[in-house]
Parts: sequence; C-alpha cells; structure tokens
Amino acid sequence: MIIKDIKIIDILQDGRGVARTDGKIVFVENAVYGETLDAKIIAEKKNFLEARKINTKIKSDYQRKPPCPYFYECGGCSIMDINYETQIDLKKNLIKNAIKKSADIVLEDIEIIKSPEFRYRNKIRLQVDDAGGLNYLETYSKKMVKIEDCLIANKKISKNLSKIEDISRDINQKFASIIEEISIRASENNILLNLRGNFDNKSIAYIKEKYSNSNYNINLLNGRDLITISGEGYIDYKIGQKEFKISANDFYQVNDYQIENLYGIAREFLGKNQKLLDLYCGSATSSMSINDDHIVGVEINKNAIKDAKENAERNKLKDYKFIAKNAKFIDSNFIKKEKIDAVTVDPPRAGLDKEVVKTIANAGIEKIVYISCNPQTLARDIKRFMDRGYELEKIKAVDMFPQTMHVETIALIQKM
Ligand SMILES: C[S@@+](CC[C@H](N)C(=O)[O-])C[C@H]1O[C@@H](n2cnc3c(N)ncnc32)[C@H](O)[C@@H]1O
Repeated sequence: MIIKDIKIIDILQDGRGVARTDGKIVFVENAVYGETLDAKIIAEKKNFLEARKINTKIKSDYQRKPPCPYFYECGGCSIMDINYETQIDLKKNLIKNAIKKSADIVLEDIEIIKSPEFRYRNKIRLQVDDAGGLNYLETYSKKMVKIEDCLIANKKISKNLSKIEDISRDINQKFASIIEEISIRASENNILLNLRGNFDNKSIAYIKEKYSNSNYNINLLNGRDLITISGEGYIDYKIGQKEFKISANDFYQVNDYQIENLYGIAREFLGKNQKLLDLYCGSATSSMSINDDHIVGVEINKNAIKDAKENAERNKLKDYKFIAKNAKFIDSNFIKKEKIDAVTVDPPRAGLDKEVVKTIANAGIEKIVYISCNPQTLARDIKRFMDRGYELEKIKAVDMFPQTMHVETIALIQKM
C-alpha cells in the first residue's frame, strides 16, 4: 500500500524518519527530516507502520547535499543530508522526549556541545570483502559498500586507508577471504589494526613473516584469541595531561575533539575530589579524567581492568582499586566499606541493571554522575533513581557523533 503526502516530523536513533497518518505513526526508511513524501508500507504493526520512501513531494528546508559520495548507500551516517544546526536540534529533541516519556520531566532546553562535523573519529570498523577491499554495510540490506575514504574518520586514518587496504588485499587474496573485518584505531603517534577472521597456522605464519616489522600495531582476532603480529597489542592516548594504555579490545571514546569536554562536564557535576566508585570503568580513562585519585573501578572486561591498573600507575595515583566484575554483583555493604562518596556510571547502550540502581540507593550515595550513550535507557534509569528518592539535578550533552543520531548525555542525579 502507498501512503501519500506524509511529512517527516522527527528522526529515530536508527535514522528512520517519523510521520503520522490516520492517527498512526509511520517509520520511514531513507526519509529526510522536514520533507513531505510518498511511501510504500512494508510492514504493519499494532501501533505503527513501517514504510520506505518512494519519492519526495516537498523538499525539506533543512536539507543539504551530503558531502560524502557514499552517504546514500552507506549505513555509517544517517543524517548527513541535513545541516548540522538541525542535527543538534534533533538530538536535543531526542533527549527531551526520552526524559519526558520515562521520567515525566520537561526540559525547557538542553545544552549540547558541538563537535567539528567531519574527521572526528579515532576509530572505524570496516568489513573486508573477498578481494580484501574495505567496506561499510548498507543501512537496510547489510550489503557491502566499498569505500576509499570516510569523511568522519580522522585525518590519520584517512591518510593510511589505502596502505591498510594493501595489507588486507594481500592477505585475503593469498588465503581465500580470511579477514572478515578490520578495526582501525589511530592515536597521535600510532595506528592499531585488529584483523578479525579465522586464521590457521599457515596464514598466521605468513602474516608474521611479512608484517612483523609493520609500522602499525597489528593484531589478529582469532575467535577469542588475540595474536599480536607487530608492535604492541595496545595504543596510547593522551587526555589532558594524563596518558592511557588502551588494549585492542578496550572501550575508548571515539571523538578526540570532545573527550575532554565530556569528562570536563562530568568533573564539574561531580565537584571536588572525593572517593569515587566508577561502575563500567573500562580502562579508567573516564574516572581518572574526572577524579584525580581515590578511585574504585568495576568493569566486566578483565583485560580492561589490567589496563586500568597500569593506567593508575602511569598517572601516579596513590589510592585506587580496580575489580573485574559484573557491576550488578557489587553490593551496598562493599560501597559502605570502601567509604565511597559518589558514583559515576558509564554503561553500554542497554543502561544499568535494575540491581545497580538499588545497590547505589541502598548504600545511601548522595551523588551519581551518569554518562550515557543512549537517552532512552538513561531516562528509564533516572526514573528508577527517582523512585528511590533521587532527583535529576543537571543534564548536558556532548555531540560525540555528528552525522548520526547518536549523542552522549551526562546527568547529575542527586539524593533529595
Ligand atoms: C561505554 S563503556 C565505558 C568505559 C569507560 N567508562 C570509558 O569511558 O572508557 C562501557 C563499559 O562497560 C563494560 N561493561 C559492560 N557490561 C558490564 C557489566 N555488566 N558490568 C561491568 N562492566 C560492564 C564494557 O566492557 C565497557 O568497558
């Protein structure tokens, strides 16, 4: 069925447009915010319709020609076809709507710190085709889209991309499509490549022989094993005056321009140096940037915890403890015993386990600084804290991901 003349009034986090027709919500693939269009319905659900754009009827006032030639096929960016000011407005709405819906709080406005629009990512992940070529995936079909550059990857990645492709072409042509994916991370001084695939002894021997003197830090991710071929299995990053070791599988914020802004807001929300419990601490880049010392960190990735300890040594902390554990198994007696004053949380997109909210509240913690990459789960968790006697004191956002509907939000949640 075709629906005619529907206006796109919002954009979802996955990039689809939102429209209304006959009292129903329609989610439209390939739509531009602000345009009026005709669309074909591809699925009918109880409360909404799913559709695909057929043609534009009235062009959006916010529309621009996407500066990247791959935009219309590539699934990496979803809103590069609208101007940056409007992207920021959409992200403000995303956060405001989520907070209103889950926590019933009306935010008049929310400050979002803007980023340079392009060349901001220090990490990209690409699919490798049979011939060793580098690709992103299409948004809806998941077909590969061959790329020669990526406008949101930083200059260092961009400059090295063809040399990196020489490596993947050589290996995949010698050992039938053995590399499936490459992730590329760049810091000021180095590039770390993780090649994921099913490598056997013969291919590993070949790669070692040929690339052990590479200028890049090359690692093979073979199932759960990590094999370092050249350089180190990690990369160093500097945040302000502090230096961090980040291993191949550790989390690290992707936008170098914004990382200090993000942690600066968290520091401002936290207040003076106090004993901090950092849940979901990764390799402790955030806690050590937010609080100078007196840190207890909890993280599920054992290797990140190893790095967190090394990072504490590198940055000369005197009072720290890092624990490899699922955050939901931390109990309130532990928090009391450690004499924790405040908690920072920076969970994955799924947000906090219910138990974590309960534990923090039962320990009587006054202040929680919540760093979130998903406004929906942040809003849900704020409500859970509110139900336990807390209130949302402050909230700000940092645009870590221009050209996409992703945004990083920081909330200060305080006991009433
Ligand atoms: C968004 S990252 C934040 C890391 C760190 N705060 C930083 O800024 O570098 C989320 C982290 O949570 C960890 N994680 C995921 N599930 C977890 C769980 N159930 N308990 C503890 N840590 C978890 C991940 O391994 C990852 O390091």
